[in-house]
Amino acid sequence: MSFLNKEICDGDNPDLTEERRTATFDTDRMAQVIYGSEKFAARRRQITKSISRIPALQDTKPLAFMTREEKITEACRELDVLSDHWEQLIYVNDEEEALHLHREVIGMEGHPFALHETMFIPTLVSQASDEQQEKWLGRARKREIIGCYAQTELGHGSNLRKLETTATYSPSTQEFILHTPTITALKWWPGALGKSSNYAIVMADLVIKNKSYGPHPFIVQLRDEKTHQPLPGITVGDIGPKMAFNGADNGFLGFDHFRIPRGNLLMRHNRVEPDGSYLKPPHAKIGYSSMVKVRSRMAMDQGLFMAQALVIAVRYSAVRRQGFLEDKSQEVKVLDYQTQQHRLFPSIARVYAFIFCGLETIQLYEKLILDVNKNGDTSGMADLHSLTSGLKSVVTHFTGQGIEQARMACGGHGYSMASYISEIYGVAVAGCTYEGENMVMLLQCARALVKAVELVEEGHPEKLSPMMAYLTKPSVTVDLTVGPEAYVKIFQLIAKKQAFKATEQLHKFMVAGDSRDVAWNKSAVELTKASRLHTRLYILKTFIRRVESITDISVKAALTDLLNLHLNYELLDVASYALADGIMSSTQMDFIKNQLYSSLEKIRPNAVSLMDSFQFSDLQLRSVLGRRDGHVYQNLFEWAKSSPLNQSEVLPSVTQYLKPMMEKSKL
Ligand SMILES: CC(C)(COP(=O)(O)OP(=O)(O)OC[C@H]1O[C@@H](n2cnc3c(N)ncnc32)[C@H](O)[C@@H]1OP(=O)(O)O)[C@@H](O)C(=O)NCCC(=O)NCCSC(=O)/C=C/CCCCCCCCCCCCC(=O)O
Ligand SMILES: Cc1cc2nc3c(=O)[nH]c(=O)nc-3n(C[C@H](O)[C@H](O)[C@H](O)COP(=O)(O)OP(=O)(O)OC[C@H]3O[C@@H](n4cnc5c(N)ncnc54)[C@H](O)[C@@H]3O)c2cc1C
Repeated sequence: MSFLNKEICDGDNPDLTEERRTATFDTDRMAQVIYGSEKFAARRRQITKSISRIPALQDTKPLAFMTREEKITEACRELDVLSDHWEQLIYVNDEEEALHLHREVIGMEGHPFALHETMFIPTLVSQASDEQQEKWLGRARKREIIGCYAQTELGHGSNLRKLETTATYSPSTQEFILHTPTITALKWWPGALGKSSNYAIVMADLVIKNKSYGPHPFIVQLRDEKTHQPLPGITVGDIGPKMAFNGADNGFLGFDHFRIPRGNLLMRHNRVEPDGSYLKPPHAKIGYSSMVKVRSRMAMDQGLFMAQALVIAVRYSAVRRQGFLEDKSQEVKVLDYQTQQHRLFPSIARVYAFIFCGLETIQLYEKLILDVNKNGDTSGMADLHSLTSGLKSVVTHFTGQGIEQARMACGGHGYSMASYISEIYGVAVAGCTYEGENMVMLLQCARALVKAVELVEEGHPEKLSPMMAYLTKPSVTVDLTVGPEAYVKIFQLIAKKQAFKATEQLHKFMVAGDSRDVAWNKSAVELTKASRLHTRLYILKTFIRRVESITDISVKAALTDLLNLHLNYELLDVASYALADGIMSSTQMDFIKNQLYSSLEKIRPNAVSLMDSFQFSDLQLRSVLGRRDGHVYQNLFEWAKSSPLNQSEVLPSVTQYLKPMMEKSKL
């Protein structure tokens, strides 16, 4: 039986068409704001079009019905097709275009080049000397070799100082001897390590003449370039299936006194001379730059994950009709329910806010690397580290929440893998853990905050970085009706109070005799709260700045509605702090609530177009519920029919067990 007849499915679902007609802005113009420039937004569209013309890149069997091995094979097949068309599809070496290509064709479930692009090449760029880049970077960029980033071990991920893998220098042979002394020293988790990579950046404790110098990056060949067999002295494999991200072969790795030449220590910023003398880097944490790089991308990447879930949920909500409002002759689109809007629209606002932050932090990282590599200027490192530590934690947490709300907003069909939301959720929430567990990173951000509060208390506010300047703002009474700046002022007061309270608590424990570390742990929950508020303030201010800079009037108006929703939703979400400290009155709270509800109504006509503006192709979305044409029911039925279980009427499990069991029961 097929309901996919031409009549029903010609053109888009009329409900979606109606939604697109009511939009007050042009989605191409909005895409320029989302993707940071007219040029890149246009390139994305062009790349999408080119992909659609390559038959070998069109969807084959739905991913949900594939085994893990099939997913990995399919990703590799697509990579192979991509590599045949690489130069005609994108500008070679353009990182953003390459990312878009991978996202669209291979999707988010991981692939053998995921870490090659995101960490292996960036580590070579930031840590390898010119000579070393000459040797490896070109080969990596041409994809003659596949690399990954092997840092985390079975026993340690968060506490890098306790990594156990050693790289002991032997002056007599001018080699480093890599060794895995214990089971907990096995590298564990690195993406694409298990089966795909033949090279890795390995973070190991540099040991010279029995002295440990802490984790340093080494480039290590893992497998024979011809046979792909692991080299003698190397044990490597896949760690098994995960909650999601199963197209990636996250792996384990052990070394048995494995020797590499001296020149394999990445030496842009530090050196080991042939005699074993060590030249220090200009900043102790410069070797951590690849993590900062990924963290600086995370607001953008997580924003895009949440955007995918919301495209699906919003389109579906405009097609799904259930229940009645005034008109009893036709059921309403579920998108018209206030609760549905409240469930989805604040997340739409966060998506835009996160993406705007991402555009900013990606640029900050690029600038930092230029400053460090060209001028040896490391002065921006501390600020970017604390900013991206807080941002990755806040953004991943809210993205997880937003995606889960999007799933629930799709009712039963959201729970089906046809929606693809469960996969998006599984991949996105990995971000709460990778690149630094969220609590650990919030506490890194708190270190900077506490230092700033201490500077203010010691009478040195002039030493504060611009991001911390709000810590000196005096308390004021604020009239919320004057606009965004009033919301910023209240948020600043809330964040400031919490930063001072947490620091005060820390100091109190220290005065009572606790060491700083113990006092820190006793204050940790309060400190993480301060970090979250500080980061949410940054997000809010970035959103305001970005909207102010938009020149297209209709795009600006639509985003102003979204910004207003964000301001009211965020302030309401932290209202308990404001009420407890007398920063806001209950009358102001009522005002915020009313503003929030009226923002939902204003955004409603633009909801579908706000999400269409991301211009995800159906290939990238991989969602039966979220397709652009909106023919949800017909497509769901077709999808279910393609389930392997439906390829025969009677399953072996029935003939082998259920039938005999029922027969036995008859006796
Ligand atoms: C920072 C630590 C927690 C502590 O480090 P430690 O060395 O012990 O530090 P201390 O001695 O305590 O000193 C702290 C001081 O040092 C300062 N500091 C620390 N780090 C930095 C830094 N980077 N820059 C500047 N300063 C720094 C700090 O501020 C302190 O200063 P002060 O004393 O207060 O003045 C450290 O242990 C740490 O970082 N831990 C976390 C470990 C971690 O993050 N590991 C990551 C491993 S790699 C990883 O996880 C990789 C994941 C891959 C993800 C895959 C991504 C791609 C996939 C997505 C899905 C596919 C997508 C397709 C679609 C798409 O692309 O969208
Ligand atoms: C999908 C995925 C991909 C990954 N890819 C890579 C990769 O490519 N390369 C790589 O090297 N690694 C990779 N990792 C590993 C990842 O970076 C680590 O898992 C991560 O840094 C967290 O470290 P952990 O596992 O040691 O967590 P733990 O530190 O063991 O965390 C457990 C708990 O302890 C708490 N905790 C730990 N320390 C503190 C502290 N100081 N204060 C307060 N609480 C604390 C945490 O908050 C958490 O609640 C990946 C992980 C995942 C899930």
